[in-house]
Amino acid sequence: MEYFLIVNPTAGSNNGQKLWPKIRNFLTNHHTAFRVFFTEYDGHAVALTMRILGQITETNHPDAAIIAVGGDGTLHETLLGCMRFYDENSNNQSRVPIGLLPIGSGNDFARGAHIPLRWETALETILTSHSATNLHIGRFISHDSDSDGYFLNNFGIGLDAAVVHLANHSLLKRIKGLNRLSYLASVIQALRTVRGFPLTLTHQNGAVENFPRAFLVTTTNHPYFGGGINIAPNASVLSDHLDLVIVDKPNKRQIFLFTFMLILKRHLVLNFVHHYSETNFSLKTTSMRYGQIDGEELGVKSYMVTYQTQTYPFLVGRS
Ligand SMILES: Nc1ncnc2c1ncn2[C@@H]1O[C@H](COP(=O)(O)OP(=O)(O)OP(=O)(O)O)[C@@H](O)[C@H]1O
Repeated sequence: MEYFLIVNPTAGSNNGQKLWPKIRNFLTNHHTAFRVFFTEYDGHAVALTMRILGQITETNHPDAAIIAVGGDGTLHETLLGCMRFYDENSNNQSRVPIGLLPIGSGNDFARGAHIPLRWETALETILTSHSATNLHIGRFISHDSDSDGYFLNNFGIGLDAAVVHLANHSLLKRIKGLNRLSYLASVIQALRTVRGFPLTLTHQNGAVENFPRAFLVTTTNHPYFGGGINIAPNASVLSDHLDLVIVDKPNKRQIFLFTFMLILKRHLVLNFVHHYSETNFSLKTTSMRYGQIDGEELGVKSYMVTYQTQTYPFLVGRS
């Protein structure tokens, strides 16, 4: 097996840059064949992945894998590169599997897919994986913007997306070591400023449900969002279902109750929390709201989106 590593030097507050010499030594000590590519800008991993897959296909490489070395953003771009490559070159070739060394700040996909959070253990798991496992990933079709795409973690509208926006633009985030504090400050600010909005859900069976004061709307592929918050405890990357959690605009008492129940992983029983698990469904908003996909901002807009899942092979150490 030859491993094509895509390393984001900036992931996890420059963890990529700091850890690369150790990762390289680990690979060399294990007599592993590898090539390394460093990302140089936002979005670079998409182009690198497509170039790598082009080389692998051209040379008829018999046994190759792409390893994303970074956080959820790097993995998302790597997956996007794979999807675009195979969309453009659909000749029934077997797809090159993806592995992940989770060295980012949040690493929610690693948590959700039971990939070890220690990079050494994650790398050992990859090197000893004899076959890839097809994991489900989220697919969306945006009818509002005539576009489509994928998500490994979640697609959020409302509170979580406002938090992503505020955290990304927070001055605290620029100060090393204050990432967590910046996130907490953004949550508090978003709780105070985000308003409820009308949302229409069309279920997989065609039934329509209206939520006049939706507040947090998260479509998720596995349990975690926001760096380890267990928002949908039963969601699984092994299932072809996506979980949808809708929280109505809560009052102060309900915010405390929700937080307390979230810690206990019992929040889904609350009467202002709605939970669904379906193979496909659609969401529509009429007002402009923040959106986020795997932690990347979508800006402020209205949404008319259909959700479903698709599979991709990953090296996660089980078959
Ligand atoms: N050389 C680079 N300079 C600046 N940004 C980069 C570079 N290479 C990649 N990026 C961008 O860095 C962003 C963050 O990367 P990533 O999500 O992997 O790490 P993270 O944010 O620390 O982890 P997580 O998403 O798990 O919290 C990505 O959007 C990616 O496009």
